[in-house]
Amino acid sequence: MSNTPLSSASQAIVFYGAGSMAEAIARGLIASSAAKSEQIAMFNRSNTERLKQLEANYGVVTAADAETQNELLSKAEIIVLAMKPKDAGAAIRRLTPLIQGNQLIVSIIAGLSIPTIQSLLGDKLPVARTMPNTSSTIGLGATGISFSEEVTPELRSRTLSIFEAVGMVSVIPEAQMEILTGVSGSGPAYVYYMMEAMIAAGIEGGLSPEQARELTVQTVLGAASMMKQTGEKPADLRKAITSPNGSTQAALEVLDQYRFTEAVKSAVHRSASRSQEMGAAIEAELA
Ligand SMILES: NC(=O)C1=CN([C@@H]2O[C@H](COP(=O)(O)OP(=O)(O)OC[C@H]3O[C@@H](n4cnc5c(N)ncnc54)[C@H](OP(=O)(O)O)[C@@H]3O)[C@@H](O)[C@H]2O)C=CC1
Ligand SMILES: O=C(O)[C@@H]1CCC=N1
Repeated sequence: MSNTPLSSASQAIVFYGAGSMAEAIARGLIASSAAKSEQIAMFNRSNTERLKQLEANYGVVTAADAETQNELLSKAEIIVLAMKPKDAGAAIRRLTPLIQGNQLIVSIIAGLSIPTIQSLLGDKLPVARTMPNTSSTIGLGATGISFSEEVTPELRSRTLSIFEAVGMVSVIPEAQMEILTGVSGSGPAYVYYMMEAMIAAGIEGGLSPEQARELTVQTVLGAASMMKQTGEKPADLRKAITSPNGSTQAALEVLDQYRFTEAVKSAVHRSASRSQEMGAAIEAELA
């Protein structure tokens, strides 16, 4: 692992958890020059091979031993909580004695609330609760952020610059974080699910797998770009495709028979309520 002397290179941003979201954000930070690789540190629980890979690919600092990890956490300016909700309780317990009182805690953990973080790590600690999505990997993420009142304007703009490096950001009240999770945190999965079905139907109808994939990708990319570039309502764009008594109308009637709108809306709301449940489980574990 990295031999960077910590006393001379206090890492500005420490990712506590080195999984796919931590990698996506770190990569975006480096690519956009929002942070230098030597200002970014990350570690995980046990996967040292992955740490070596992250170091080789991005030049970030990593740490495999507990002592160095603790030193990284206590010296960090910004600590990003980037483990799965089921692992958050144990990780936060370990972090509690390492908090110096002036670090910014940035959580990307679904459901974990600002009051829960503050009750464990310090009532007056600045906290940013965020919900990014996987499209951050290619700089097209959508991230919701809520700040605790202790976050200074300078720390706010630091946090914004982290997530703006990987896409667009929406600052929202914390009460809206669950529904944002349902819309944009989980959202890419619903789109992929629909794409899987479109590709399967295309193949059933005789397209090659490559053709079906390419046509589906271009269709979703084009539809999203049309909406973004024209600023038109999706309903109007849909109506422009739907010729009276044509094939699109026939297709949409089938979707209506399967209660498409109700299914998607219920899915978004279920993601939101599941996020709340995961937050409550972390809170119960730490109580
Ligand atoms: N994936 C997504 O679409 C999104 C995920 N999120 C949130 O991001 C968080 C991370 O998700 P994701 O990146 O997908 O998860 P991953 O499973 O890819 O990564 C989790 C990381 O956390 C590490 N970890 C777990 N426990 C500890 C611990 N005690 N100490 C140090 N490291 C630990 C794991 O290490 P090891 O491998 O060694 O166990 C691993 O590196 C989740 O809370 C999720 O809710 C938010 C938005 C979107
Ligand atoms: O499924 C999850 O719990 C996380 C949160 C949003 C996307 N992935």
